[in-house]
Amino acid sequence: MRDFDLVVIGSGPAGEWGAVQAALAGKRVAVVEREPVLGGTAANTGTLPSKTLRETSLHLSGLKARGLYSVETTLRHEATVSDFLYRERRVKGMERERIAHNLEHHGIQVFQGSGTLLDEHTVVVRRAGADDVRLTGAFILVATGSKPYRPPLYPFGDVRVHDSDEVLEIGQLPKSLVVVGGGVIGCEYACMFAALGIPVTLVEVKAELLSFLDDEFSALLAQRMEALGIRLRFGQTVEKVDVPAACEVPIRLTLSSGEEVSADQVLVASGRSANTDGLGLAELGVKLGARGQVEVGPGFQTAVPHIYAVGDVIGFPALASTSMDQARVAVEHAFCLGGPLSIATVLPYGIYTIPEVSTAGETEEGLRAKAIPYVAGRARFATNPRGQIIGETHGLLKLLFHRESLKLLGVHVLGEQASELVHIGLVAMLTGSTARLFLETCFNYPTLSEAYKSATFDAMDRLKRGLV
Ligand SMILES: Cc1cc2nc3c(=O)[nH]c(=O)nc-3n(C[C@H](O)[C@H](O)[C@H](O)COP(=O)(O)OP(=O)(O)OC[C@H]3O[C@@H](n4cnc5c(N)ncnc54)[C@H](O)[C@@H]3O)c2cc1C
Ligand SMILES: NC(=O)c1ccc[n+]([C@@H]2O[C@H](COP(=O)([O-])OP(=O)(O)OC[C@H]3O[C@@H](n4cnc5c(N)ncnc54)[C@H](O)[C@@H]3O)[C@@H](O)[C@H]2O)c1
Repeated sequence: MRDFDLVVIGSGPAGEWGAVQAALAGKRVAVVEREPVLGGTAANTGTLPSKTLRETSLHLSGLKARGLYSVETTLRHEATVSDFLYRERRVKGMERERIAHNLEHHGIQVFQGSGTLLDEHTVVVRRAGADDVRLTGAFILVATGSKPYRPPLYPFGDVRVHDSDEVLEIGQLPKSLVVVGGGVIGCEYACMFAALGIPVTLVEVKAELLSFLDDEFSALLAQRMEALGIRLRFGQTVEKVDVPAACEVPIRLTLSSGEEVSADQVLVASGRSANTDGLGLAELGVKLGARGQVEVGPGFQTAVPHIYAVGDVIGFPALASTSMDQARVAVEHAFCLGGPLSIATVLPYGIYTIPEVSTAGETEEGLRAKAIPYVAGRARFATNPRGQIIGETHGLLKLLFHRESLKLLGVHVLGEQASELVHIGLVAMLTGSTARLFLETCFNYPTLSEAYKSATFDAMDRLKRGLV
């Protein structure tokens, strides 16, 4: 008999929830984690730290109060790096404890060390200063996550040049910052630092931010980021970086347009690579993509049938939310537990910029490309009573309905609570609901959620007037 029914490599959201799902089904489970702390990118270097820093920067900057009380647009007080990082460290610590408790509660054995597959059923755990441990499992779940991609142009050893992991270890808040990459990480950090009053320039090679967003929302976000003071440079890359040894001399970056930008510090956020180096997967016949991502088939099974892979290590969409769900499905598939064998057909995206943006389902551009007839309805937070009370004047909710069946096809939100509000539309889409749901639902008043009803009225009005 093998030591375990399931050996999980990695303790991020994918590893944790895959392990728990299997343990709940009565399986014997081990988790191997190479770091001395549990929780992966989500708990330690990515999701939770960055979301906590966002709240900290909003708090320290007094940004939320500015519109409401006509407060001057200056910081409440000069933020120090320890002000900035204080809550982030607390939240991180609490999340690590929660995960340790969750695994222990479900009787899951944790092995600290770096896992490598020796054969299809054996993982060797290598530990600094201790003997290797060999674990055998009927199934292996690879949940080793990803790391920041480091373009060779940048001298990452320098204290003023960061990737998104190192930015959590900064010794001093930047006096000015260049962010390379207008993806989710670049946009979120650019907003946080700009909210603290730090001059930020963001360089993005594409012609827009976050190209997966509905165009209207990508443009609206760019407008709001500019209003926050961020200088956006689209369609450009950095061609040359000069980082003087003396920290008081600014870093000089030459853009592809020839423009020269100087900054105190640089944050590079131009994508991520899968953590598959040294795992031994390719040797066993598991296929890997260009940035090391594991190729999987239905049920997240690799080319080796009892090896599964989930989360960032398989690439897009690479979110904490989707990683956990993929793990649930992989465990269902491996042990034939009788549950669904694929994750939900519509997934939400929450982007914690300032303001937040969230989206689920189709964009207008996507519907046009597929020649699906639709009608859009909009509700602006400026005319929503709750929006007025909280001073949220730039928020927007847009709903996209099928023009004939009136089924909800897409929901897009920008503004306060966007990543929460999107769930109403998400559930409506997953249950195949139509405009009637929002017309006939009694919403609390005054709430931002009530914007669903206003946006639906707007769509119905546009239909009636033939404005589609
Ligand atoms: C700055 C930032 C902000 C983010 N914000 C959000 C957000 O707001 N919402 C959201 O949904 N997602 C967000 N994400 C993405 C999210 O963090 C990841 O999608 C998620 O952490 C992936 O989970 P995972 O379990 O696949 O991998 P990870 O969380 O990366 O965990 C993998 C674990 O495997 C371990 N490991 C690797 N190799 C080995 C080995 N050989 N042996 C043993 N252990 C190993 C690692 O040490 C790590 O602990 C963000 C990411 C970043 C970087
Ligand atoms: N709120 C969230 O859900 C959240 C937050 C942060 C990160 N994440 C996840 O983390 C992952 C990585 O995020 P990311 O932002 O690093 O990668 P990304 O791939 O999402 O974005 C990278 C951006 O950098 C640009 N770029 C690439 N090379 C460039 C260059 N040389 N010069 C200028 N621009 C360049 C790309 O065009 C792209 O827009 C994503 O998968 C994302 O889903 C999610």
